[in-house]
Amino acid sequence: MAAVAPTLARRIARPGMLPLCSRPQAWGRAARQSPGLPRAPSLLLTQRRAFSNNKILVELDEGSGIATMKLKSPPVNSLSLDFLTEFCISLEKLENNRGCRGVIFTSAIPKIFSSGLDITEMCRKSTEHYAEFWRAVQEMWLRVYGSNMVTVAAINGSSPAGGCLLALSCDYRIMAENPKFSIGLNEAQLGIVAPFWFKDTFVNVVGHRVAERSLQLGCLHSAPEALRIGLVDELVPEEKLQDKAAAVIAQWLALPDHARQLTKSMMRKLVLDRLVAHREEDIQNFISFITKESIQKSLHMYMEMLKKKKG
Ligand SMILES: CC/C=C\C/C=C\CCCC/C=C/C(=O)SCCNC(=O)CCNC(=O)[C@H](O)C(C)(C)COP(=O)(O)OP(=O)(O)OC[C@H]1O[C@@H](n2cnc3c(N)ncnc32)[C@H](O)[C@@H]1OP(=O)(O)O
Repeated sequence: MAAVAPTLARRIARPGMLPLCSRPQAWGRAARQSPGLPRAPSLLLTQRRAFSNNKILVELDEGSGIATMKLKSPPVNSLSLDFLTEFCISLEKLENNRGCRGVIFTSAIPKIFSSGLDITEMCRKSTEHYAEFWRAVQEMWLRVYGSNMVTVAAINGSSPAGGCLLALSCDYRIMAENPKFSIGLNEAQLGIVAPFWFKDTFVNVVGHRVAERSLQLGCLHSAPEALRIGLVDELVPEEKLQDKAAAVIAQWLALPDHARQLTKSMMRKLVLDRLVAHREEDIQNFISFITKESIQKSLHMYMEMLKKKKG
């Protein structure tokens, strides 16, 4: 982890300090640059700027204003505390860059978009650690779901639980049309429960009935099924995924920013405000839940099952 990251991890975690997400985001923030005419990003002769940390590669095409955040944390892009901290730092840099108007989230790891929350962060750790970890999970969601930028998930691999949440938090989801790739909020299969803001985000995408059934059964949906239930917006061949994502963002950016941003804020505000108002309570709920012996046993058995499947 880069030297700066532990400090930022503490900054996200320390209850006395302003969390990163206390800055106004999709609600109450000035509009970004005027969009001008829609332009195909690939036709532009523009400069690309790249920066990276240990776990995320970021490339910004300054002509189109579209950035790509590539998740690169082998073996499976699990969302550890370090990963989440670096993710939020990278996203904040883009949010603060007025030239950046859209972000594509994708993976640099073949066949895996993200394996979700890092289960080891939830096993036999201290209360302080659980609080820090859960605050970082909240921060990721608040930042992505509340972003003023156009966000597209280019899902080039499997994406269970927290990985699915990241995709669900975007404005649009495009998945590689490989039936072996799956996506869903499978928490129930681990013997744990998706918190209310995971559930709300899911309901807002697929509707109540589909979400209820899928959550109760802890379903992981194959790519074609994910399209059928509206969990993803379209499937494309894997080699076309990045171009398609850039084309979709360009289309969304053709609209006046203020109108799109205010509409996004109107659609998402209730759900965002609910977590912002109950953030500390949500952390305490997480701690009470995760420290139960029965839950620790379930997680342990699940990790053992993953290992057995391998060997
Ligand atoms: C009332 C309620 C109140 C409050 C709420 C309270 C609490 C709970 C909320 C918690 C919400 C949780 C959200 C989550 O995201 S939980 C994580 C769910 N993720 C999964 O189920 C995915 C598990 N992994 C897989 O299915 C496969 O690994 C995957 C991603 C399909 C890749 O398969 P493959 O390529 O074959 O790779 P391996 O399985 O061999 O894995 C390689 C290596 O990685 C380890 N690993 C995989 N996933 C995770 C993970 N999520 N966290 C940590 N480690 C992971 C795996 O064990 C292997 O390790 P090894 O050491 O054996 O190499």
